Amino acid sequence: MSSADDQKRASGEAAAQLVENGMVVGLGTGSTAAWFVKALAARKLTNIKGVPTSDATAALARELGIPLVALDDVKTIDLTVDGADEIGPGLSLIKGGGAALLREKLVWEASTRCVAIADAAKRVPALGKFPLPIEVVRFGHVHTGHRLADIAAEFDLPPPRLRTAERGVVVTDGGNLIYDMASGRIDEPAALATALKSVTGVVDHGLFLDLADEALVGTDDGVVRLVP
Ligand SMILES: O=C(CO)[C@H](O)[C@H](O)COP(=O)(O)O
Repeated sequence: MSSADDQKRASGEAAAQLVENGMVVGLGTGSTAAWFVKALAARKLTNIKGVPTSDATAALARELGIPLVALDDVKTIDLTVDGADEIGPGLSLIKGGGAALLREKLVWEASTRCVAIADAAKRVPALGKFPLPIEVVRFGHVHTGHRLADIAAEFDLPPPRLRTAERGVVVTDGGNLIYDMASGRIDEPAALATALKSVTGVVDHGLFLDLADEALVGTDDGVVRLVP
């Protein structure tokens, strides 16, 4: 049986084969995306440019010699490859476990083709086992948290919790905070996405709906390609 890390690596390596010379490539964030970045660098393609979705990915890409450009320096991105916390029906995704969801979504939305890469455990029959990350501005975030709790109650979900780590409150690359909404099961992701975006203090959330064009999932039997 292959380990989760073997599967992540295999999916990242398969995705690196999709990149062609001259492409502008969105570089995702997380351990699976890091395998993709490493495999991409190893191909030594000339004339590619990477658009990183986080400071961590930018640092890795720089170290490996992948030339980088800012999102605003390109018109479109040819291909974005990124990890996912959950892959649900129709390639609906939860992302943001690595707190990079805002830059990730901006890069995905600017891309012609988006490929999610993951290990097999990320596939779920319904989204929600993984807590849904919600990025909020710092100012008044406690009040925003109350609004989020109201929305959660409407969807029969428990109140979201401010994300903390060993060093205290987690702050995103953009200087925002993350609330995680643990649910068990999100029955109406589109309705929840709309409700969350209606809250003034919410910058964005980790529901990536209708964004993935395909997924490459590492399994015990090799990499499986999924389409919506
Ligand atoms: O959305 C993300 C970061 O914000 C990651 O892509 C997601 O958390 C998956 O991470 P990993 O590949 O390490 O399992």
